Amino acid sequence: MAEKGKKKTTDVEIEPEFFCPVNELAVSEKIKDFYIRSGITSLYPPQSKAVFAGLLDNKNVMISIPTASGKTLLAELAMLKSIESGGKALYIVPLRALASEKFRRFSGFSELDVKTGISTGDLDAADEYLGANDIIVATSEKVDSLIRNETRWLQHISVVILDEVHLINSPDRGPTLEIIITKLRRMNPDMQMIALSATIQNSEEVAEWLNASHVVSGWRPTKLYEGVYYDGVYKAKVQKPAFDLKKIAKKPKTVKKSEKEAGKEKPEENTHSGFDSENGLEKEIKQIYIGKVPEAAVSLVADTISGGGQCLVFESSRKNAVGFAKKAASVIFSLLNPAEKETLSKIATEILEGSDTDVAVVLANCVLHGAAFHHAGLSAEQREIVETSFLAGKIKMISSTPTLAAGLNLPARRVIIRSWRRYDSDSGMQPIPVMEYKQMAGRAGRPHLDPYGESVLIAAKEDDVEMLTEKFIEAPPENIESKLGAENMIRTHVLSTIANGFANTREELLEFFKGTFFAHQRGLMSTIALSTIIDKCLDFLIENEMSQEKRKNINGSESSSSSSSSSDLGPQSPFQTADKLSKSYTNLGGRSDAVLAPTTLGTLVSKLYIDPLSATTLLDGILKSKSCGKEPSVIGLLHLVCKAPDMKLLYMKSSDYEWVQEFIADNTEHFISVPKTTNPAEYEWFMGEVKTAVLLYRWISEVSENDISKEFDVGEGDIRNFSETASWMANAASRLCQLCGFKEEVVSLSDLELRLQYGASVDLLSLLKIRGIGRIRARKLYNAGFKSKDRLQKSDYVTVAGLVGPKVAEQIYKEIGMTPDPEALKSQKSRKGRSKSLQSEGLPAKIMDTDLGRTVPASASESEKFKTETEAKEPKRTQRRFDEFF
Ligand SMILES: Nc1ncnc2c1ncn2[C@@H]1O[C@H](COP(=O)(O)OP(=O)(O)OP(=O)(O)O)[C@@H](O)[C@H]1O
Repeated sequence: MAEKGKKKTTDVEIEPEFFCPVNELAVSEKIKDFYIRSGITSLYPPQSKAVFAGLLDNKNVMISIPTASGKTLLAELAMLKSIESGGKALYIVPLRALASEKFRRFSGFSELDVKTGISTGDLDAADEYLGANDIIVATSEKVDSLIRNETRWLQHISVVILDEVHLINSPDRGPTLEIIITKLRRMNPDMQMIALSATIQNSEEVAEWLNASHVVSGWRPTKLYEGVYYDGVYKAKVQKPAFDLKKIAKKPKTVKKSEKEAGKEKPEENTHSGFDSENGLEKEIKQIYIGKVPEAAVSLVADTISGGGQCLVFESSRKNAVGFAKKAASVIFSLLNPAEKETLSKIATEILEGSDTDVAVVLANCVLHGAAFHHAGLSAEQREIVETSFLAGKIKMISSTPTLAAGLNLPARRVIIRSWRRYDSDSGMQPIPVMEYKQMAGRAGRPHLDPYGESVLIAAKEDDVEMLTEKFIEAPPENIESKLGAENMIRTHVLSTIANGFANTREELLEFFKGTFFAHQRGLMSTIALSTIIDKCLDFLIENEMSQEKRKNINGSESSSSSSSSSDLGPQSPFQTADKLSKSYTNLGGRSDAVLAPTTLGTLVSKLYIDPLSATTLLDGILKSKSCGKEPSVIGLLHLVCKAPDMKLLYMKSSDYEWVQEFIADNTEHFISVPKTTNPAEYEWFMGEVKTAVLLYRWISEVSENDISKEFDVGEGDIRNFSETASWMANAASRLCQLCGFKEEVVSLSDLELRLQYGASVDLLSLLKIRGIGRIRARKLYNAGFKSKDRLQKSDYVTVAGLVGPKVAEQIYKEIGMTPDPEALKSQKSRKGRSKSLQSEGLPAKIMDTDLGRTVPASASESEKFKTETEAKEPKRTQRRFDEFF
């Protein structure tokens, strides 16, 4: 067992079939009872291994075990044990969707008097109120921002769970994950760290970095067959055979009960025809023809559903995911019974009630047939409906982009990886990484949800069968590699490291970065690379007045080496050195004669959680427009927001060039700066910024989400993502202007922030400031003459309730300090009851398949006619001219 401070990690070896009984664990009786009552009476062998490695003894443990082998339970035990001893747990996940899933699960600990909170809100808030919880679930970005905002409860964290730690390998998320791990370790060296990962090749390296015991295992509770389908035959292997649960003496007895409670009877294991539990299986699949050709994936889906299972199909793009759901829909529908069809029609109605976009209509249509698609372009509500309906066994198949591969516990008997290549802008179509394949395959056969799992790769020709087997099924997953070594990744972390007092000199900065996985992995070589990048970042920060380097003179006084003078910005310049920051965080103390300190600007930028380059871009833009003596227009500000590197941009398609160029030509005077066309790369980038700014303009002009979706070929989820990030940038710009004393800009940017948040025109601003009023309700109230809070205060309750519904009306009245007349309240409630019962049937008579431009019957009998082969037509683009936007 490894102890903290010891360099060498230990790979824990115990009897492979040891199922540690829960009642022998070193936790309280209360915790043991809790699990035994829920049907978990013994730990799986890899879990037992982790306990032996010190999981319950406050030891750091790196756990690299297969998908579905119960990593979450290990995290739970470590957290509950630590909380029992008066500690607090932080559970770090890569995605918001996973945070919600874990939050829901851990909320069940209220039975044990353990409180759980979730921190996914604004990235510049300290969320001190969450300190009242015992477990806090947060994404890595949120934890980074909490550290920057010096959230006090972080110092009381006794155990940190690093879920999906292999994402250190991700170019987007990895660097932040590494940095927060490094910071948390410095803040509290006694903190226990539990790192959870799928099987990766170099997990030992991560364990060494974390000074952790290394638990590695190939054991899986349900058998996972991994194979290839070709020409009507599926041939599969069992990579690492699971133990036969029936043969194991300490098999949990109550498992079946929990399965029944979940509405699932567990079929007998290995009764499926064609199984050869020793060597894998070979199975003929009935081929289904679409037109004159057999459709492999549709045949596999139909085969799974006929056998009582559900299917996940992974596609390489959103378009393919939607296309396959449509293609498989009618076949799936033919396998459903009337009760299932009835249930599905209710789910389809729910989707349509939440949104009227074309995407929602296509999704509802697919769901009506038992199929669904899932990608980041769907709204959070749509994704949730799809996931929960699949989990409940109602939707039979989801075709998804890889978004579903990470960590969600879904009941897929069979996973079909339809596209094993993905487009890469540098190198064209490339095979997906083995690690990603394993994550996808691992969604199949989840304990308690399915008796076994099958993953299927589809071979286009006979030769591909061997190639796919070697490339994916038999191949070891890749090593994970730190992605921290780039200037644009480190810049923001150099600033926050100085701003939070983790380093006060260049040497200390280097020392800090030597604690990262990047340095651990690269060894001595990293020192040179890191010091060069750190110097570059520091030069940038000093030049842009976010940090100062003060040299101590012989007499002890300080002289600043900040390259530009704060007086450049006029008399009310905010850029003075910040007061000494509270040293609540670890401070190594100066070792050099040159002391680094953040300026007020640097401190603000760090807390705002924006890239320092975004800050300079926003400030430069504002200063430039000020120097021209005119206030920037809304489209000018939107473009500025899109220029910030934190903002994700829309891609330019070949059909975009003409209208974007025309738009730029018509509106040149509104842009704060326009690059020269002689610099094609820069101009191309500029066009992407303009295209994105135009989308945002449409959004804040109350253009419907459906129209925006069609016009820009994006999903509702994308519109929300763009508007959310733009709103965050507008907020950052407004706070920067506040610091500079630019009052007019503060007002216009704050208004823009609110408009972006809600997708609303300027006339709705007054109403949007009242809690409970969004863009639709604000528009209804505005059009009825209630244009402001004052006007609402003079309204009569019945009229307002008639417009927004009694519940919201009540809430609005509370917000504006009014009390509705009790008689009016009563009459409204009875009216609502009546209308609800009239609508209770819920099933729309017809829903439009707008992709096909024709109506699809919602009634079960006619639905087989639903055909899906047509591609979406190129949306007719309205010409964007100046008048349309201002
Ligand atoms: N010892 C156990 N006995 C019975 N069921 C268990 C045990 N441990 C975990 N489970 C159940 O196994 C299922 C899979 O667990 P979990 O989701 O934690 O796996 P995982 O290793 O995190 O998977 P992945 O990496 O694929 O997300 C859950 O339903 C969980 O409740």
